[in-house]
Amino acid sequence: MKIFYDENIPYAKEFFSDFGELVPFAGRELSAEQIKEADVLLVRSITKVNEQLLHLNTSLKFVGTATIGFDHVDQNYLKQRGVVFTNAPGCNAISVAEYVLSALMVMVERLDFDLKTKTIGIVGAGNTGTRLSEKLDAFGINYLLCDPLLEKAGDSRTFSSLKEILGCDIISLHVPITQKGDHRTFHMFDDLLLSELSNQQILINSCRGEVINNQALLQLKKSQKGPHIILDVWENEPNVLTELIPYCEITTAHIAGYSLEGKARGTEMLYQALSKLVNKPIEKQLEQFLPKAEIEYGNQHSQNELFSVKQRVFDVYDVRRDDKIFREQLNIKSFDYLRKNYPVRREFSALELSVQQCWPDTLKNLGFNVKD
Ligand SMILES: NC(=O)c1ccc[n+]([C@@H]2O[C@H](COP(=O)([O-])OP(=O)(O)OC[C@H]3O[C@@H](n4cnc5c(N)ncnc54)[C@H](O)[C@@H]3O)[C@@H](O)[C@H]2O)c1
Ligand SMILES: O=C(O)[C@H](O)[C@H](O)COP(=O)(O)O
Repeated sequence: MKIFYDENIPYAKEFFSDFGELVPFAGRELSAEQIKEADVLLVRSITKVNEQLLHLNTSLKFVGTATIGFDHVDQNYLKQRGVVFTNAPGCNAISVAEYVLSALMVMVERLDFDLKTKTIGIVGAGNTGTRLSEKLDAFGINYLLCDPLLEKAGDSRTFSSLKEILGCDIISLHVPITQKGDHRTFHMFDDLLLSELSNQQILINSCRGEVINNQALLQLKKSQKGPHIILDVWENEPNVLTELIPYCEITTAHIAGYSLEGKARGTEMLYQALSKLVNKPIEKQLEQFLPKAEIEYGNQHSQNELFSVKQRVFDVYDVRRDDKIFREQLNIKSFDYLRKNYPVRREFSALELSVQQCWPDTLKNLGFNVKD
């Protein structure tokens, strides 16, 4: 079996070497000629999987994307060809939720407000929106959920309208990109909707760049209006609207989901799906490959819950590291380079904390590994 895999899929060799011959490729450069003999294709979001890529191939049986999003895959075409397809739902949802939490802590420091007095509007209550809401619950922060599709499907949670979300202090976007239908998300935040937001609000986009009209956002910010902006994702990646960067509080290179655990979970999910397809027993698990985390644990403790949690969050992940890299290096290195060479980042669960430390229950509920 010939398995072609994106070179940016971690632990691909460890998981797939028993299946056959492994051939790595650069995600944006893959050609139809190159993969004409592939039996299995493992991609990330930057490879467009469609007829144009696959028309020379007659042997393909399985396509997997080690990502949550699958807007880069023409599923109808794969179905017609009888090729099995899977994505990795939820693989990096914790990572995205921790990115948002870290960004919120930065904004707490910068704007000096009490997070517990704020309400966060979560648009899209699927895997990432839900993980975020769980962390907000753990910390006692108010939030509203907006997801008309889940609401219609009978999800038992309480939902709010987009209009209600627009009144929240902080808005965090967690929807897939969709081009049509009643709930399409392409340019969901267009000039009209953006102009309804005040300069007291914070808007966070860590889902897909095209959910916000970036040009409209730039014009609004240029006129010194609009909310504080945190952008991990951009329209037209990798060619981002660099003019927008100085108007944002935090900017990163589509890495919200790039914790080591998040990326590696994606690989593990594809391994499980392929094993099932070829009737191979599941013999490998992610934990075998993940290194022990080397996280320097700060010694600031406080009876103040917000202060304590902020320190522990920054011990594991301070999004300012990635914002700095992005601002300083985007002109020198490419967007894709910054993503491919992303420094190791772990999830809260990688930090072992003693129960003796302040606010152990809050930290445990937030996902830290609190040992009795
Ligand atoms: N920045 C990153 O690194 C990163 C990481 C993971 C996922 N993502 C992106 O985030 C998206 C969401 O991820 P997920 O795992 O939560 O996906 P998901 O499919 O589990 O959840 C998405 C939710 O959005 C809802 N939705 C769709 N249209 C909506 C609308 N108009 N208004 C409100 N809700 C709507 C859906 O009903 C669904 O419940 C992914 O599709 C992917 O594009 C980005
Ligand atoms: O959809 C996803 O899972 C995320 O956007 C993910 O972080 C994409 O990563 P990429 O495939 O672009 O490396």
